[in-house]
Amino acid sequence: MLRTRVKICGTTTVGDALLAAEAGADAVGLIFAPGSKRLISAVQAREISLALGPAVGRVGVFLGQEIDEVLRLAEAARVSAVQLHGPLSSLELSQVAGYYPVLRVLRPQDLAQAAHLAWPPHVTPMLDAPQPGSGQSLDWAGLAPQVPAGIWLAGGLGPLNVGQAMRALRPAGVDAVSALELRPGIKDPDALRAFVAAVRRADAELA
Ligand SMILES: O=C(O)c1ccccc1N[C@@H]1O[C@H](COP(=O)(O)O)[C@@H](O)[C@H]1O
Repeated sequence: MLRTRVKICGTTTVGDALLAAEAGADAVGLIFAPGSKRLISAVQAREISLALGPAVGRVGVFLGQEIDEVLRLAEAARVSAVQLHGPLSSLELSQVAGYYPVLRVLRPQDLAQAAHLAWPPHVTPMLDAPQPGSGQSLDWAGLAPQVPAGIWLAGGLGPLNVGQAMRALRPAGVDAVSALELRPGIKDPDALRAFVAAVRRADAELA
């Protein structure tokens, strides 16, 4: 059966990371983007990475940062993958992908141009809303003709709409933050568990 990967982003505490793991998440997101309401230090992130053990992914999230900074923070935090938002040359993308698997974030307006790109090895595209972490959702059905197979999906996903998004786009992975919080950086355990359960229900339905 198809098993859509689930990433719980904006995790800032060991307790919330373990909650995500226990709920069945495949990965947590650790946000290093300057100005984010869920910003975490490399030291806090490393604590989470070590506490999660070997089986749960830790994705470092970056926006518009220099490659040297991305690699330095990723190493210090012991992440297992990175997620890159913002402008980036194909050379820079390949450089980072030489060290970490990359989720390369595209906005809806990038899809047409991205259709002509050959992704470097170890890069997976991810579709997100223009303002990452804002809880804004996308017109999934309208975007479907432009969305390549194997893409990951973010943008306003939560327990109540992730099934609809999965039916429209069949993403390989889904990612959420705003809809799973009590307040920025602090998870709502009920919403988090309901999100993972909704993904698994949709997987079973789409099998
Ligand atoms: O959440 C943030 O603060 C953030 C800041 C900078 C880059 C990415 C950020 N989060 C990413 O936003 C999407 C989904 O957010 P939402 O569910 O719509 O609130 C996800 O990819 C996060 O990794």
